[in-house]
Amino acid sequence: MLTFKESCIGVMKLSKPPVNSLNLEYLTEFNIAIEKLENDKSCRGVIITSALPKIFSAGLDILEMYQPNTDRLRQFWTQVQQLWINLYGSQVATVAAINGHAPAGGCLVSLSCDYRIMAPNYTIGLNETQLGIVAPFWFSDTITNTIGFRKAERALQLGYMFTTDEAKACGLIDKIVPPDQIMAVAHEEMKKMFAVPDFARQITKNQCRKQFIDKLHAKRDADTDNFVNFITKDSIQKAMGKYLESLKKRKSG
Ligand SMILES: CC/C=C\C/C=C\C/C=C\C/C=C/C(=O)SCCNC(=O)CCNC(=O)[C@H](O)C(C)(C)COP(=O)(O)OP(=O)(O)OC[C@H]1O[C@@H](n2cnc3c(N)ncnc32)[C@H](O)[C@@H]1OP(=O)(O)O
Repeated sequence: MLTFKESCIGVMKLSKPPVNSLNLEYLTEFNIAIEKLENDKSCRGVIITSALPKIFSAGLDILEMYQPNTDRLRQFWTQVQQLWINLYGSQVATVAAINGHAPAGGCLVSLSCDYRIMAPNYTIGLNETQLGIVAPFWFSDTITNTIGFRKAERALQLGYMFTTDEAKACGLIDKIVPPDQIMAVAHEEMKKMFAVPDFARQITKNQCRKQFIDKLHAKRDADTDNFVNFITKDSIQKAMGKYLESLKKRKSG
C-alpha cells in the first residue's frame, strides 16, 4: 500500500501486483493504514485508488477461500469485515478514484466511500454469484443503499459487472473521468465535501450509515461462522475451483 498525505488529504494507492487481490496480509495492512489516517487529527479526507494500470482491485483473494485453513479463513473474514466497518463508517471524507476494473471486494471498497469517480472502459460490480458464492448481507446493504433495491437485487442475483457507462447511469458511480484527470477530479470533489463543516457532514453520514454498521456488529460472529461454513462446503469449493480454472483458461485462450 502506498500511503502519503497531501496537506489534509491522505492518498492510498493499492499496489499489490498483479491485480490488487485482497489477502489476509494485505487486508491487515489496508486496515492499519486507514485507521492511522482516521486517527490523524490533521487528516480530513482520504482518496483510494490503484497504483496498477487497468485494475482498481480484483476483490478478495480467491486463493484465501479455496482449500482454506479454517483458522486463517476466520482471520481473513474478520479483516474483510473490519475493512468495511472502517471505510463505511469512516469519519473522514472518502473518494474512490476507480482507475481500473473493480469486481466484488474491489467494488465494495469503492461503494464504502462517499463518492466514486471512474475511468471509462472498465467494469465494476458485485459478481459473487458468478463464482458460485453469495454476497453477505452487508455487501448487499451497501449496494442497495447506493442504487436502490430493485437494481441491486437484479445485479446481485446475476453477479452483474457494469461497464463504466452503465455504472454511471444507475448511480453505482458518480462521475466518469479520463484516467489522466482522475486524481485532480478526486481532489476537486474532496474540496466540495470540505466546504461543509466536518461535524455536520460526519453526523449526517452517521445518521445514514450507522444502522447498517450496527447490524454487522450485532451479528459479526454469526456472520463469520456462516462464511466459514458456507465456503468450506464441498459444492462451494468445487465451484470456486472451476472459477479459478476459468480465470486461467481465459488467460491462455
Ligand atoms: C450465505 C452467505 C454467507 C456468507 C458469505 C459467503 C461467501 C461470500 C464471500 C466472499 C465475497 C467475495 C468477494 C470477492 O471479492 S471474490 C473475488 C471476485 N473477483 C473476481 O471474480 C475477479 C477475477 N479476476 C478477473 O476478473 C481478472 O483477473 C481481472 C479483470 C481482475 C484482471 O484481468 P487480467 O487479464 O488483467 O489479469 P488475469 O490474467 O485475469 O489475472 C492475473 C492473475 O491474477 C489472478 N487473479 C485474478 N483475480 C484474482 C483474485 N480475486 N484472487 C486471486 N487471484 C486472482 C489470476 O488467476 C491470474 O493468476 P495467474 O494465472 O497465476 O497469473
